[in-house]
Amino acid sequence: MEKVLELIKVDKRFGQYAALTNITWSLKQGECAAIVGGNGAGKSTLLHILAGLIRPSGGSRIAHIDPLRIGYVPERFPATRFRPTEYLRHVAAIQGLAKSEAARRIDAMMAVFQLPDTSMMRSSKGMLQKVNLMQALLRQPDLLLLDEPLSGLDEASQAEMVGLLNETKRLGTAIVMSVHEPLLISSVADRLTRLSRGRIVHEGPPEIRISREEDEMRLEFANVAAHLLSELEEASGFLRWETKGKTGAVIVRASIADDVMLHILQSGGSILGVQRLHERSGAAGVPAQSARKGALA
Ligand SMILES: Nc1ncnc2c1ncn2[C@@H]1O[C@H](COP(=O)(O)OP(=O)(O)OP(=O)(O)O)[C@@H](O)[C@H]1O
Repeated sequence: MEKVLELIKVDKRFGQYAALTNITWSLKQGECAAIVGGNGAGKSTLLHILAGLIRPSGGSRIAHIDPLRIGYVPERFPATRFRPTEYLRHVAAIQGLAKSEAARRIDAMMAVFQLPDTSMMRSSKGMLQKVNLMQALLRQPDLLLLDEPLSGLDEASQAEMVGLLNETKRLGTAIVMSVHEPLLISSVADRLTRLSRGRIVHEGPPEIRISREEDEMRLEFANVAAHLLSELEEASGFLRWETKGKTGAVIVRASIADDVMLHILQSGGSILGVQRLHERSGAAGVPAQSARKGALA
């Protein structure tokens, strides 16, 4: 399938602060990628760059569809005094949609989204999030970007959003979503990209469950300098060596696993394999292939 959008060696700095570093990443038509990572990892910044809302400080952003229609679903969506249909008509006008086309799209979406057309001031968080998604889908985007789309929603609204996103995907729209919820990852995403401190530290299939802080991870590595092994022993999440040496395996808390891998890769070493040892809900280990040095952008 054809690529929709591509980032090549993208950096983003805010003053001296590097929010994103050396991001090479692309998305194909109809694909859905989940972006995960801790607070401040760079997820929103990455979405803003993909959306074209901010420019990279270095590297390139290449759209492979011209013109590329993008829908953006921000994390915070304010309630207004408008009814959803009124609000959407305004957005459609701003987006330059013809009145008749806008009316047709809005009618169709109101039926699918099953929203009461009453003032948004009286809407629940779930209803507002539906309007948020509808404004992004008005122009039938090639690419839909969502920042934490399930944040603050109750279970029923989460399930509805999952259904709507799957339907959007089925219609051929590529999706990128910054996300915490395993539900959304396992039921919509085809791929998972994990960021840590502005770098991609993992790219792979979505069945990888987000690690719990207390889980133990086994990291197998090669070409790691002796001083780095000593530093690792001092880290608070270090548990034990399985094999210590230039090539070896270490057991650490999941909470520091991303940072350890990043350190190893940045110092010229390689990650040969990653495995979760304490599995509380049947998650699979990460295949060694997906964590090799080549996976780091
Ligand atoms: N406009 C800005 N000016 C200065 N620093 C910024 C700006 N935007 C983001 N940052 C910084 O860049 C880093 C990444 O922020 P970003 O919002 O992308 O992270 P995130 O992964 O989305 O985090 P969270 O899950 O907490 O929303 C943070 O340290 C943040 O403080």
